[in-house]
Amino acid sequence: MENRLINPLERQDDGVDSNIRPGTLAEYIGQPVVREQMEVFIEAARRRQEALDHTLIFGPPGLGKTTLANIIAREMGGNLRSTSGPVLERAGDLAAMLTNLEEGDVLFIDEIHRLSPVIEEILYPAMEDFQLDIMIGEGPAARSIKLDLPPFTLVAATTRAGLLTSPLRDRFGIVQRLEFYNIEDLTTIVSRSARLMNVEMTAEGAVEVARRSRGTPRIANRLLRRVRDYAEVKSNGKVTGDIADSALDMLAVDRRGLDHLDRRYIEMVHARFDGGPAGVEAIAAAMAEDRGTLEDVIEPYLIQQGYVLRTARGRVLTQMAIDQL
Ligand SMILES: Nc1ncnc2c1ncn2[C@@H]1O[C@H](COP(=O)(O)OP(=O)(O)OP(=O)(O)O)[C@@H](O)[C@H]1O
Ligand SMILES: [Mg+2]
Repeated sequence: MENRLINPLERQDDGVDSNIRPGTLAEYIGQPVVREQMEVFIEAARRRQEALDHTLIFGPPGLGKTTLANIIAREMGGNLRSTSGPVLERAGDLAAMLTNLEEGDVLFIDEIHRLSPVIEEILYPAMEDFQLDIMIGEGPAARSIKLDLPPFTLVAATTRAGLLTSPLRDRFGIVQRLEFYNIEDLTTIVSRSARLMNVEMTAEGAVEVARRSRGTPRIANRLLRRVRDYAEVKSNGKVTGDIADSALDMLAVDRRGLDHLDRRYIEMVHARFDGGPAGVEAIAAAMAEDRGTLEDVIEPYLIQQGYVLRTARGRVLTQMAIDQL
């Protein structure tokens, strides 16, 4: 059964999250490589008083892509204008956004892999030469107009980097890949969120929540809220290791933080393919999921955690995965 508590794709409570979402690079926990690089690139651009190079951020859901885009805008001192691939339907939609930009602004396009080819064509000269080049009107009355745009930074996010066309990809000067968070970093995130939410929590309580969060800050914060409810109702509000443990058991959160897709994947490869090797296409077909979701959302965590191996002949379950069943 689907447990939405641990579904990284479920963004519903990101809204209530605004006061715990980190606002500066210094508050952005984990991702040491990304943080160090962005510190340098941002500082350099600032000193030259130039717009930061266009930046592509990719990685599984809930790891902090939107958060990082917000931080970039803030650290660069520009406004953030947000939109997303599927929202930009017509050329005019993008043109309106571009012409509203001021120097140093960040245009954030989420789900950039879902951009239509027409929009993508408009983006190329905008990214490369800060030029807007569009056709207005139709038929004989149509004319093309060219406008200069102020220097801006395009920050784009995607869970599906493999779906980007190479001309688009090549136009990003900076490409950052977000990784799953280790328990230590997640523990820091949970403790910080607890502090900001005025939740009294022991170190053991934070570790317990971190451990079951599928390497994902979004899940960690969501579990923290539910554990807080439990501590308030069943105890004195203080989240200890024991309280967190009982709360998460009551909520039926998997002890290793696997979600239902992870478990279905493991069960499927075990039952239908005898533990593998199995081709990714065949597994996707058996699960009735698309291959991209498997490769970009489900498998990265299972591989990183050592449940699945990616071999030349296909995916293979490890003993650890079989022990899970
Ligand atoms: N490095 C971090 N340190 C602390 N908290 C973080 C960090 N990254 C993300 N978070 C928390 O996790 C939540 C989810 O992050 P965010 O919305 O940026 O994920 P996303 O990668 O954009 O996900 P999606 O692919 O669904 O758009 C944020 O609201 C924030 O509170
Ligand atoms: Mg996002």
